[in-house]
Amino acid sequence: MRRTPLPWLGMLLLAYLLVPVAAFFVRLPGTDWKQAAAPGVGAALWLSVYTASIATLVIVVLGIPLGYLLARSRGRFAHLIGVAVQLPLALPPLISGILLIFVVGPYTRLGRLFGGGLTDSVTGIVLAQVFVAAPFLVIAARSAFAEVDPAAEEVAATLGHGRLARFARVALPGAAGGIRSGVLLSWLRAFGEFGATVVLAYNPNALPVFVYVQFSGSGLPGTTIPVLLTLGAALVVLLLADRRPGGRGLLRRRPSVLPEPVAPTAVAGPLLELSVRAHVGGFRLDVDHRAGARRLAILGPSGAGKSCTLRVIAGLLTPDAGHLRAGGADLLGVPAERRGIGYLPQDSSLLPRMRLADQITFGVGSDPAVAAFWARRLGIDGLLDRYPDQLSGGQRRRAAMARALARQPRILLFDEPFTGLDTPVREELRLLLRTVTRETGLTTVLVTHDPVDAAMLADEVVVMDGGRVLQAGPQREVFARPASPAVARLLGVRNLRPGHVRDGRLVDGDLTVTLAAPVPDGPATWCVRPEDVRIGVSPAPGRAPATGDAGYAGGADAPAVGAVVRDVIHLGAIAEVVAATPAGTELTAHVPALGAPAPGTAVRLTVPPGAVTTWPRGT
Ligand SMILES: Nc1ncnc2c1ncn2[C@@H]1O[C@H](COP(=O)(O)OP(=O)(O)OP(=O)(O)O)[C@@H](O)[C@H]1O
Repeated sequence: MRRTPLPWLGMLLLAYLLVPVAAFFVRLPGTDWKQAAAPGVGAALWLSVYTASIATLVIVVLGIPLGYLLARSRGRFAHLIGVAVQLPLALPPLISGILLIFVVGPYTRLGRLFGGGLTDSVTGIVLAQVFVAAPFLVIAARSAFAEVDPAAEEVAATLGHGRLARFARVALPGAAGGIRSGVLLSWLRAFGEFGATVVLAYNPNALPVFVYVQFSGSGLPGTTIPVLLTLGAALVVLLLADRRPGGRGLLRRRPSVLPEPVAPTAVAGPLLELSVRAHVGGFRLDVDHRAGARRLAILGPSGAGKSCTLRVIAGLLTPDAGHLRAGGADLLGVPAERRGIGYLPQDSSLLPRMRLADQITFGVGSDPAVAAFWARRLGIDGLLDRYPDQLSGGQRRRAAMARALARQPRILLFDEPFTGLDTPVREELRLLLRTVTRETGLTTVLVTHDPVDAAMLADEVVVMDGGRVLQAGPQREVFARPASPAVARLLGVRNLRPGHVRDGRLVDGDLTVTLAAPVPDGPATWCVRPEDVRIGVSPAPGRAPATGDAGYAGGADAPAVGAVVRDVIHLGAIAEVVAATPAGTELTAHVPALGAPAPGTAVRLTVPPGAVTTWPRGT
């Protein structure tokens, strides 16, 4: 490896930082302790510890909420406040002291109100310390709160926790490590504060002022003990501040026990009626749907507005106008914590420092016996003592589900519940969810971009794009008759092709299908599902069969067209066969895997008229 000067440069600075401390300790054995023990050092040390502790207490009470607000606020104003909070760090402490004189000095209103007691007093020392030390905690708290996933607080809201409880039980524990460092550093800064203190409160002497007075009077010997004490305090505080957070306590905790499982009382979820308009940033949501079934899926591409719709239902996004009814009762005026709606966001948002047993009983009004029922039903009852980072992705989803179900909600919302899971886990969880949603009678709304999820977990489908509903209705109907090519595309319909309708017949290259119902002439988009395309091997392999040779593959009702197999994809029991006609019309057909033709085989394709859907081009 080529040598670079970088380590040497770094080492030089490190030496410059440490050598003065080392030099102090080298000289320490030769200290004349009689001369060093200047009278008043104990009182000065006590005063500094005392005032720094009071100042830190004030900073904690006011600075943690400010750090939280800054972490959760957006926009220019919040940014400006964030910069302003750091001002005391940028100013020389002497200047900070002078600025404080303008507010608490003896001739100001405040100063007169307190009879001049805000300067040259213990209060003055505390005021100076708060001013210079507060930014350390506010900055640390803001960064620590910014690391706490806001989705965890939102979920806590849907679990019945009000604002203060969310702050105390979700945000504060999540940010505890960073806040602890901020508190310790603030204390240290307050303890060592000199510049602002000499201006605002020269008397009585806190330790740094005492050291200065000693140094001015008798030189270095009188400073030995204060320096020693200050170095000791700094070392202890820095070591405490650097301790890694996230420890789970030295004491072994007792195993979690839940009561005997009790099945929840059966409920019939309400039917939802949604008509809302909302703005989220520059995005406009305009959704209308009156559900005719309890199990609903919202399907659409990324950015369609699916999650926003779900958040409106959960009470986490307030629309500009409209209404939201559940079984006739209006929900829009009800805050999230009182809607009684279970909400599972894209990630499971479990709380990092909580064991599974506590997670699933975290909701307000959760019934531990019902939580135990769901833990068993969802197969996580053996993991009650685990923390979220000791669970797999699938187990975390199950835990989040049990947590929501333990409150016995009547409505349960799932936002992409299978994202990021391996295929077998996904399949297993999907089947479990299908069983649970069918047996509970709950109203469920599933957000997904996967048509298979919608087919398995919903009786009714709402297809969305661009913040609007493109089509809604019973799942089978929507899948069988997409209202437009866009919907067909979102439903994953294969064989979506351009064609032409002429005299009641669809023409696409050399494929002609007589349509079952009359359709206006003109350019069209058409589709047929792969499972409806029939395929048969040509009687004379290698010879391109004649177009329109009726009846070979599909029976007498539909004409067949010759084609050659381009590709075959085996998907377990079925195979996907891609075949193209001589004119280039390419269709995909699903056939039993056993007996699927090999690539290059000449085949005949039949498209039954009843299986074709057409739309005038441009819809
Ligand atoms: N907090 C926000 N601020 C600004 N824009 C937002 C915010 N949340 C969502 N959006 C925008 O609203 C639109 C819809 O977002 P939404 O999360 O509802 O989409 P989605 O259909 O759920 O997509 P995905 O499947 O990717 O989650 C997107 O364009 C997104 O960028």
